[in-house]
Amino acid sequence: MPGKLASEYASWKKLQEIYDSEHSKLVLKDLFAQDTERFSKFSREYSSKDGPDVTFLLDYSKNLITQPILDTLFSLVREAEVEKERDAMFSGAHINTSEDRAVLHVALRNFGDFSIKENGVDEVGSVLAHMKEFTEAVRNGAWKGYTGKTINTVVNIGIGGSDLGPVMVTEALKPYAKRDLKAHFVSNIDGTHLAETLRECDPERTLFIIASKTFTTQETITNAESAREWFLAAAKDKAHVAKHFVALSTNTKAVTAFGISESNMFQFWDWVGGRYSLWSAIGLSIALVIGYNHFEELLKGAHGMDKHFKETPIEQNLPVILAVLGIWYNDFYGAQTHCLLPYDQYLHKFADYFQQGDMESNGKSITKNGQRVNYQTGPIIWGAAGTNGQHSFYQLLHQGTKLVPTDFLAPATTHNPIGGSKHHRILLSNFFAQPEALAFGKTEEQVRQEVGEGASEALVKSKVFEGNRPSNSIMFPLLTPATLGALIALYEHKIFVQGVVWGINSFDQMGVELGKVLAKNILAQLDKPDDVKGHDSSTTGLIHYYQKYRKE
Ligand SMILES: O=P(O)(O)OC[C@H]1O[C@H](O)[C@@H](O)[C@@H](O)[C@@H]1O
Repeated sequence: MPGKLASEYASWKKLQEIYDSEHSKLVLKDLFAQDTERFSKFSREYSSKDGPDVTFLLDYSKNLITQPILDTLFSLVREAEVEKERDAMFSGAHINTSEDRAVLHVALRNFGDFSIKENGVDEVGSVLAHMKEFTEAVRNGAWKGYTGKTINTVVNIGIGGSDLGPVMVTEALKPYAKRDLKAHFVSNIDGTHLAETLRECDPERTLFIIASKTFTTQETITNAESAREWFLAAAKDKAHVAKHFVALSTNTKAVTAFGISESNMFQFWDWVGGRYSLWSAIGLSIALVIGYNHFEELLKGAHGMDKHFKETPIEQNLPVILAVLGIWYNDFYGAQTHCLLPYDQYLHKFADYFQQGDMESNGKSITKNGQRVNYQTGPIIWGAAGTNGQHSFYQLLHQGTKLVPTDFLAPATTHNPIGGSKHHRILLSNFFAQPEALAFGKTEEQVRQEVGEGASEALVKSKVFEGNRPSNSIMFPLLTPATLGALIALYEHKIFVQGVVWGINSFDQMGVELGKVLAKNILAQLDKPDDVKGHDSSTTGLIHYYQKYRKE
């Protein structure tokens, strides 16, 4: 039942018993040796039923599980009524209870399959049409700047969900990009971010996209105001702002107060969470860079995964499978983190993106019913594009004291087959080798044979790889817009399933508020040491140090 403590479910208790009595026997080397069918039992191929072709393989055989463990994890999902909650989400029920909102990113990419009732859902099509018309005009040069020149640079000003999705996707889909349209993303309030970006912009040819769901976010509004000042220093006349500034927001009043007319505003709705918003008007920079048709493919790819999630029985449901494996490590093995390792340079922002997607969604400790959880919720998400990580943090993955469950992702074919795909074959050999090394390790005996007699015991021990470190591998033919859409949706729904099992609200973000309030108070005290009041001695000391050394 949504909001119930997960630890009260019978299957949770059973999982604890299984863990206590069996975990020392769960050794991947043995599990594979005992069952030659393990890969075919614990891997699944996804294929989209309609829409653009999407297919990928999820291999979850290198996990510390047996069929009975998996079955108990699926029972947990049933006991937590995940399917009921999923259907409630898809119907438009207000499952974001603390904010009394629906959660309908699936409505942004619904191509007629789901009937959803909520205010604004019937406007999705007209906003997409507006995005299509606008992006085509900018890309084909019909949209002109204030001196009659075409746009060659877009600057998305936004932060959090109004930044990370567009950044990640435009990077991931660069092979589809219009190369003569440069895209920049300014998020940080640090003036350096805007200043360094503006150095590369020509006011006559730059389009600023002010992306903010609330249109009250301090960083975004301050950056937008400074960008407008920079623009007006060249353009002089405020009337020219209309040709160079557009807004993506739910807040029409604040957008028009900023000086952007409603006709240059792309709407979305309160049922789109920031970290689930790249499918909405927030994706305008994506559509500008890769073209509207590719943006639509991205949506369709995600929609295919939505249908899979909505219609597939639990045992074959890929987001559910990923979710329960995560719960197994997080709550029974005590793993603190989850690592995302795409072997694709284009996906180098994937982990950054899901840091917000997962940690802002499931980094909660109070259930929907207001109880403090007595188990771990959302993991720390981190990662990097392969093979870079291998030369930095993989040491800890292989031989450190922590259990780090990992997801490896890779395309079978590269967009850049330089040297007859020589690079790609080397990349993939690493993608295959790392999960193998993590799972099966290297025994003391093997090391002894290698180092020969006379090697010190310490040296021998230091070269042993214990193995038994779990991972998932996801492989797809090529990173296309639709494939990316499906992969993002796969992880979104994984996060959803985990949130329901843990009984928390994955769709609010109260934890970002306190710091904002304190910063506002401190900002008003920064000028004079005498104004610094009401803080602990550490905070006061830090502010005084700043006041001693600051230069305007
Ligand atoms: O789009 P906005 O309203 O500017 O919010 C930007 C970000 O602000 C906060 O940090 C959170 O609420 C995030 O979820 C959000 O993505």
